[in-house]
Amino acid sequence: MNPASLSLPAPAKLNLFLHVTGRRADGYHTLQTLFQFLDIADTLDFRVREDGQVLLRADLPGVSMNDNLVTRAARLLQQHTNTRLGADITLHKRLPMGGGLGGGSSDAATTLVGLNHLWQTGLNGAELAALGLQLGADVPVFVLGQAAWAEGVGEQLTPVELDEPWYLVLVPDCHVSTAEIFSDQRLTRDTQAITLAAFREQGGRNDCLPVAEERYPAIRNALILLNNYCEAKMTGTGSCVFGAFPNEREADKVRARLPATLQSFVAHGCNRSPLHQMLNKDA
Ligand SMILES: C[C@@](CO)(OP(=O)(O)O)[C@H](O)COP(=O)(O)OP(=O)(O)OC[C@H]1O[C@@H](n2ccc(N)nc2=O)[C@H](O)[C@@H]1O
Ligand SMILES: Nc1ncnc2c1ncn2[C@@H]1O[C@H](COP(=O)(O)OP(=O)(O)O)[C@@H](O)[C@H]1O
Repeated sequence: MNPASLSLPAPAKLNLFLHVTGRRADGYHTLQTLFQFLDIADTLDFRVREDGQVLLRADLPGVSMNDNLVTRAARLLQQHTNTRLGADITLHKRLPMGGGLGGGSSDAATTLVGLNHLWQTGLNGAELAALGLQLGADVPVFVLGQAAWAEGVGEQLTPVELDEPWYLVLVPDCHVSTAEIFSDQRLTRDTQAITLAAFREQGGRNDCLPVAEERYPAIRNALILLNNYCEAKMTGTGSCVFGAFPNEREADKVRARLPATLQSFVAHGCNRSPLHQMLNKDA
């Protein structure tokens, strides 16, 4: 029998590099990026309601229930499938907001995947990803649940197998809005497209970094600090800065040397999203 309730993770992502290759007529930027998941996540609890209402309990400063990507994802799935069911949803937020870790997009993806299961609405992964794209460019990769090479605005996804290092992630004390970075005049938008093979050989950079560190000294300081120990990178449009380590111990050792005032965490990189790991375990 189908369950009436579910509790599922909404993990973070990292952009291991991010090239901006152009701008479309609708203003969205074309990108090349590599997504990998982290084993740190928000948690979402879902319970089916028979009366069709979608009610969210979440404590997010500055985000109303109706604006929350969780509510918007649930209502979008409802409309698309004409289901008469609703849900009580509780969001336990752990991922920093505006940090380039994709928490909001991941919450939306977990809602689409979780409610599609609970409501038995029967959409396949491609249909859920297409719905998710209406909510944000990052949602499809969380629906897919596999580390991926991404093009287009992030929705053309090719699954990849990558090393799974441990990451030390610094969380500078600033909130970066994606739109603000993409609308900055100084952003370079003409990086030549590369292949995955070329990236594996030469690596890549984050084209949003010069703009983000110019606007936010806290990001620049975090990069300078982490560069003392490893190659420091920035995820997405910022603010979080990360470095890779061969094991948890090495990452923890560096973390212990950071100033106590700087928020940070250590997490394991994973090619399979913790959401999909959990769903497959229960299958
Ligand atoms: C840049 C990336 C890389 O992973 O990450 P974040 O740093 O936001 O996590 C994403 O593509 C972000 O995806 P997401 O956070 O879902 O962005 P959206 O809500 O779709 O877009 C917010 C705004 O950013 C701009 N935008 C976004 C994506 C894109 N490819 N080109 C853009 O120009 C648009 O102005 C858009 O209105
Ligand atoms: N469930 C949600 N979690 C986080 N942010 C959300 C959520 N719903 C809406 N938002 C809005 O989306 C913005 C971007 O959030 P987030 O995904 O955490 O950052 P980023 O795009 O940098 O990874 C937030 O500042 C907030 O205004």
